[in-house]
Amino acid sequence: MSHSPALDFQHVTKTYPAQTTPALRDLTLSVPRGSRTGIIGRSGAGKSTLVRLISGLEAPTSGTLRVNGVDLQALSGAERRARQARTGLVFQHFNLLAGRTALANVTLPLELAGVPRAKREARARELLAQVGLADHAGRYPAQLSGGQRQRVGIARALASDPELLLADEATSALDPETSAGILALLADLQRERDLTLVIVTHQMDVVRAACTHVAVLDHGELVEHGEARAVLNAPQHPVTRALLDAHRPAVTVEAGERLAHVTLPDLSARTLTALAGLGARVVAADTHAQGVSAWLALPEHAPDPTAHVARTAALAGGAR
Ligand SMILES: Nc1ncnc2c1ncn2[C@@H]1O[C@H](COP(=O)(O)OP(=O)(O)OP(=O)(O)O)[C@@H](O)[C@H]1O
Repeated sequence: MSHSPALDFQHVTKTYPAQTTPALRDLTLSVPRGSRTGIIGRSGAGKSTLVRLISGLEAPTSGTLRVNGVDLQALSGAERRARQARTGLVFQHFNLLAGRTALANVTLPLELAGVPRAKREARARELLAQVGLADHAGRYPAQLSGGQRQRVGIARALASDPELLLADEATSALDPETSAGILALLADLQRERDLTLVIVTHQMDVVRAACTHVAVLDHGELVEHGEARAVLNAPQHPVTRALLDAHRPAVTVEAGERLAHVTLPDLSARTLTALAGLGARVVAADTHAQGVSAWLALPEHAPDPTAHVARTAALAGGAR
């Protein structure tokens, strides 16, 4: 069982009562343990339905879903609730209780699990420190910024020591800078705790900033999936391309040029010189934990710019 995927969907179909069209159709998908997987799709693609299935709030109409090797539907009510607690949920609108302090919001799941007060408070303080809020334990949600509220939400999701952290549009309500901080925090926590992170989003930027793998849904069907880098660099499905194009910068390229999205190691003079050697220029760039996400304008038939930058760096390294 230890080698089973974090999520194993086998021909999962979900049709809501009184509906004729399934919200998810014949979904077969495996999410590797220890991955940071983005599940992306446009409105109505079936993302929320997927979240409800993973968190056990809904059951598949047909097919099976195993979460860390366990089919929730095969369990009794009490066993299922115990398993559900092993999935931490992070919500778009944080879902904090307004009348409780940050600390009391984080202790809540531990309280429900019957953990004694002193122990749960110590644990909650530890978690608040991990999300950078050691000094905010006594504040109420109204006294926190959006990003801080989401950090409390993340600390609460970690309280029951989950194997899987499921973030549902966790950064959609935040400005770009705050979002970047939250995504970096989620990625760090995933690495430190060796858990599986599933990020449900409609924004390709989120996948680019934080994910190792991606699955693209459209109209309830899986249309493309794989390692994030491969899918982002060479999207195969028109829906994936459309999601990528949503972030295409509004610049006009010259005749004989095209726009391309690349991930660069940095924006150093060496990188820029290597790009210039191809006739490529950076028209938009965004720095994040895994490098620089950049849009280039480059000659129509220029070779692969990322390979060229890597080769130039290797040559410079060899000459040192
Ligand atoms: N409780 C429900 N009862 C009936 N139909 C539903 C229910 N929830 C969702 N649907 C339908 O299932 C389909 C998928 O919806 P879902 O909410 O999963 O998509 P989504 O990708 O999360 O969309 P959004 O990004 O807009 O929230 C839609 O056609 C929707 O109308």
